[in-house]
Amino acid sequence: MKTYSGDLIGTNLHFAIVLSRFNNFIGDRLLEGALDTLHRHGVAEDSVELARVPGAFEIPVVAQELAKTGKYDAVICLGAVIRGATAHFDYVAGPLASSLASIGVTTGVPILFGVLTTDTIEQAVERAGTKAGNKGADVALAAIETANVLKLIRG
Ligand SMILES: Nc1c(NC[C@H](O)[C@H](O)[C@H](O)CO)[nH]c(=O)[nH]c1=O
Ligand SMILES: CC(=O)[C@@H](O)COP(=O)(O)O
Repeated sequence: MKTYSGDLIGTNLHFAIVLSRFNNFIGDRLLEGALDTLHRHGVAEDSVELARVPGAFEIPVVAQELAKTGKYDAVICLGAVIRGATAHFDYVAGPLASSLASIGVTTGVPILFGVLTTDTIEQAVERAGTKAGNKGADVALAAIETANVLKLIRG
């Protein structure tokens, strides 16, 4: 049975990262994890470009524009949406995932969802390089694999 399976070699791949500044004490750790993973898998320093946005709510519009350039094999979105005292969390986190998924399907460019959506700061810290790993590193690896499987399919 013919199977398309992307490897984890990032040589010759190009990525854009969209990073929200909100909760940047977490976001910066996710960025570190993503960059470390990309470069350790062969992605060149000058093959990664970064766009910073104020908050997670602004990620989709920027991710879409980056994807539409056709310059990137994938767009990695990073940030941390941490629940507060109001329903605002639901209005930020809720549409974010569906918006990013839609951009990926519409543009044909993988949009990786590396935005933490947590109830507590502790949960975010655990997923930004401590006992629950680093979500930025996780999605960077997923970006390499997805980019490579698409290259196989598209020939
Ligand atoms: N509360 C968080 C936000 N809120 C800000 C929004 O993302 C947006 O920038 C604002 O509503 C203006 O449009 N953003 C995060 O990334 N994380 C949060 O926890
Ligand atoms: C995710 C948010 O928007 C949230 O952190 C904002 O906090 P609050 O609900 O207390 O205004």
